[in-house]
Amino acid sequence: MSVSLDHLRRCTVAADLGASRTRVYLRNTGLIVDEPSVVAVNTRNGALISVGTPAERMAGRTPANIRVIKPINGGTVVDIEMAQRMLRAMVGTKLRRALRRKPLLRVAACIPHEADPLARRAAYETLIGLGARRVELVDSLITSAIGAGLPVEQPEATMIVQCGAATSQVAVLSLGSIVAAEKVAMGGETVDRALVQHLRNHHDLLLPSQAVRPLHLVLATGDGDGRAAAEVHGRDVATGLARTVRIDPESLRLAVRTPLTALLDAIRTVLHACPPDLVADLADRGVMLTGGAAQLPGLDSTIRDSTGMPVEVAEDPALCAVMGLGAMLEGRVRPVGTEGDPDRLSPEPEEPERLWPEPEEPERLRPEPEEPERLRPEPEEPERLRPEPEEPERLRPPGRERLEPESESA
Ligand SMILES: Nc1ncnc2c1ncn2[C@@H]1O[C@H](COP(=O)(O)OP(=O)(O)OP(=O)(O)O)[C@@H](O)[C@H]1O
Repeated sequence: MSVSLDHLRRCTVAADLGASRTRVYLRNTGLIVDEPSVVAVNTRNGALISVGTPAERMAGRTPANIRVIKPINGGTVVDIEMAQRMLRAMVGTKLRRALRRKPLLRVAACIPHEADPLARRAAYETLIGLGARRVELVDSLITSAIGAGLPVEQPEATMIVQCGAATSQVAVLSLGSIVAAEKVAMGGETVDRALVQHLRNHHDLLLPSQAVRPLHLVLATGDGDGRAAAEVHGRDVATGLARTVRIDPESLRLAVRTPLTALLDAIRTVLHACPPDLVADLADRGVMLTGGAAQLPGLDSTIRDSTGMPVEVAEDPALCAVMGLGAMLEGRVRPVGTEGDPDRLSPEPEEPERLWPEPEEPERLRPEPEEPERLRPEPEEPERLRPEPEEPERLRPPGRERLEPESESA
């Protein structure tokens, strides 16, 4: 995927539409949105109830007439209408306030590596439908690498493992381009699902969604002999009553082994696909972990043990993609190889600028209804040009008196 850097620099907004969170960066301002990609709607009348964090809190606690929807899955917009409503609610007022002086909207958005045309079209339609005048789609592996501070433009290899919610991507980059890459259906949600499944199958315990994150910490503790066993509260599968069980961290580590093995396989595949010179570079430089799930305790040591390479977790790993794209917008980085054809999905640059949908703005742009009226000739003018209807009347003698004979004289 090649995107013209000139076109990117003309973008005002950088967006990362993630399965877990939506992040929006405004050029020269910073991050203006970092919210869960969740919408709550009333199923009776279709009204939007809330978006982001409050909507996420509703998940699993809603009555029948409220539905909690996740319009983005694995970096792909799966429900365009809901994604638009969510974005409008999240950024509408913030963007309007920020863009009061310069309300021109060109948007750059991260898109997974080698996303299929349907996924690209869905991202494009979502943003164009919101009023973006032009949309540039940029490979999220490149933006993440830039956001993590990797020297992607240098002629040396850098390896990035981007661990998202539903998917992870692994790539080796050199000279601003991707040399080899792999995508695997493993992310934070996959690990969470494996933990929930383990407790259900082996302890007959149903776990509330908010109790999964504390289990991540259990993964990183203990030495496998059961000394650091942790207590987990949940609901008994059979009785439905609250119950507490003691969990051995080693059994949890075994439970997440399958999804982690898929990730390790993807790393090996990418290394095999790389020329030996680049692999030699990686032995020194190591692997950079980005994405929210990179914070999974013990993930870095698992990759280090498996590959024998140094592994580093990026600072603010979840924000790398959007911050990297923001840096590209602001011209703070110039990766080699990103200049070239503009994204074919975008309209021509000559198109007139459009405003982010503000109900009042299009009205003001339309001509006032009185204007054409004033341009037309006044209806009285032709009347005044014609002779006054009274004038001929006055010239003629009164008809009745002239035609009637005088009866008295006859
Ligand atoms: N501190 C943490 N420890 C463990 N996991 C975490 C932590 N913070 C976030 N996560 C996990 O990271 C995932 C979200 O990562 P991220 O925000 O990068 O995903 P996304 O960009 O929304 O999704 P995707 O890239 O798949 O579209 C979630 O599954 C979440 O559980």
